[in-house]
Amino acid sequence: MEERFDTVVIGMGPGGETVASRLAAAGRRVAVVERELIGGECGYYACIPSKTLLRPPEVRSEAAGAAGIADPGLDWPGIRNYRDTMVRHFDDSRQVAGYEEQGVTVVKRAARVTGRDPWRVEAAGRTLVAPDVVVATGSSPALPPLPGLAAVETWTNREVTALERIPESVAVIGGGAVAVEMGQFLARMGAGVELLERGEHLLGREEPEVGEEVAAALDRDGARVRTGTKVVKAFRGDRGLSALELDDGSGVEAEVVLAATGRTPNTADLGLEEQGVGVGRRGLEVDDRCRAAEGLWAVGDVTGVAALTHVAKYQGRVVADNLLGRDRTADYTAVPRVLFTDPETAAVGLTRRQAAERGITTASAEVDLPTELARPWTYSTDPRGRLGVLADTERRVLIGAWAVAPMAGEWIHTAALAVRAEIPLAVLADGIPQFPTFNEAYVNAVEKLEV
Ligand SMILES: Cc1cc2nc3c(=O)[nH]c(=O)nc-3n(C[C@H](O)[C@H](O)[C@H](O)COP(=O)(O)OP(=O)(O)OC[C@H]3O[C@@H](n4cnc5c(N)ncnc54)[C@H](O)[C@@H]3O)c2cc1C
Ligand SMILES: NC(=O)c1ccc[n+]([C@@H]2O[C@H](COP(=O)([O-])OP(=O)(O)OC[C@H]3O[C@@H](n4cnc5c(N)ncnc54)[C@H](O)[C@@H]3O)[C@@H](O)[C@H]2O)c1
Repeated sequence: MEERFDTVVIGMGPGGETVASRLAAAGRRVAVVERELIGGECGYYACIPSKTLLRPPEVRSEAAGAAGIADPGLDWPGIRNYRDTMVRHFDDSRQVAGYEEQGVTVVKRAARVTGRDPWRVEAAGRTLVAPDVVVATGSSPALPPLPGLAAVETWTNREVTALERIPESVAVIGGGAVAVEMGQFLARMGAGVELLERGEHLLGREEPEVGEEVAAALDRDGARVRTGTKVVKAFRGDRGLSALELDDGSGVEAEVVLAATGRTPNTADLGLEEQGVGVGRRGLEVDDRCRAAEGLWAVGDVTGVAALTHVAKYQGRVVADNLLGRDRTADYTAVPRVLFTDPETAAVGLTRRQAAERGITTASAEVDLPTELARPWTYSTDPRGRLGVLADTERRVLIGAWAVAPMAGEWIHTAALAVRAEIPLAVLADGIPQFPTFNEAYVNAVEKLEV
């Protein structure tokens, strides 16, 4: 039997949830299909557990830098139990009930698209028919093609965020977002950690200064960072440990190998190609309204735009508006990119290299926060932090910024707004930021720009 809806949403991570809840609130007939847990990778194996785990060691380190505070101890069972609460003990029954109360049909099984005009989605033996389908199926870890990897204890984001015990030692393949966040967490919890990044810098898509600052922070926490290194094979070592051989002939042994080498969009088995919808290596390509084909929309990691929850949610708002008759296009000029390391790394807009590739004439400036501001000193007896800004000298606006400093993930939003709203440099320089805050650094940085 066919069941008819206005919209079927496949995948209920943050992207799918945003679309479904907005359409349901507007009175549309909505069906959602989720093969695992409502809340998606973000809620159970990514953002939520990782940020929950990172916070206690961060508080401890902040306390160490504040005058007159005795060293607070870390209590792993307490940390683990709160992580378990935050991931709802892997139980989404309240979320299912919540959507059903709003009149949404919830199907907990894998979905497959089996027809179009109108779209037909099959799941759990049911056929859901709608003029519009939203694909919000997220992404999965992309394992490196490494001979022998299956023979060693290999973790991905799933195992590392759900860990029950801190391993003795971890070899992390990769030097991106997951590697630096979870590498720092593990090192701070007492594991021996070694990061193996093939690129020249950690966080290679950011300004090199960001990677350098994060490498220094990891070094302070006792983690070893090797860049420009290639892992050539994995094997079980003599003492039963996981062993990796590197291209310079050296080796690394660890209890666990953490593969943190990027993501693959979840498009396999969706049946899209059979319906004439092309799927690329980066995912399901969408236009600026997040439309992949007539009546077929996509949001989140599966689009390959940026593997970030706030981008998935933003695209969800864009799609919901379009489906509700409010024409809306997406603008990605000012997406914040924050890593919850200690200190936090934050960036927005273009890097110098990206600006040069686009032929933009730029000026950049940097502020060493403890040299120029009071806040780093009132915050910590061992103050650190840098802010960099990048301006378009013709348009006289900011086009990018980066910071590695306490709470940078909060105050990078000043730059995000400036980039998106094209606030003139003269207005930024004329700002009156509260004293003493980290936000004061923007006035110093903009005043230094040679424009
Ligand atoms: C360790 C880690 C930490 C992260 N931390 C952050 C962070 O702090 N901030 C941030 O912005 N981003 C973070 N991210 C990225 C963030 O997790 C993703 O960008 C986000 O989850 C994407 O949301 P989504 O809705 O596209 O997909 P997902 O959250 O991946 O959800 C997709 C859902 O679709 C379901 N699904 C897939 N295929 C089917 C099918 N055929 N049928 C039915 N259901 C299906 C899946 O089961 C899943 O529940 C982190 C990622 C990792 C790995
Ligand atoms: N705070 C956050 O917002 C946050 C936190 C974690 C993850 N994320 C998202 O999740 C995505 C996935 O994270 P990730 O860390 O898995 O991917 P990533 O793309 O951030 O980093 C992968 C890194 O692995 C390296 N690499 C790839 N293959 C390698 C190999 N064989 N040997 C050595 N190095 C190799 C790459 O050069 C790159 O530096 C991120 O891009 C980010 O969008 C966001």
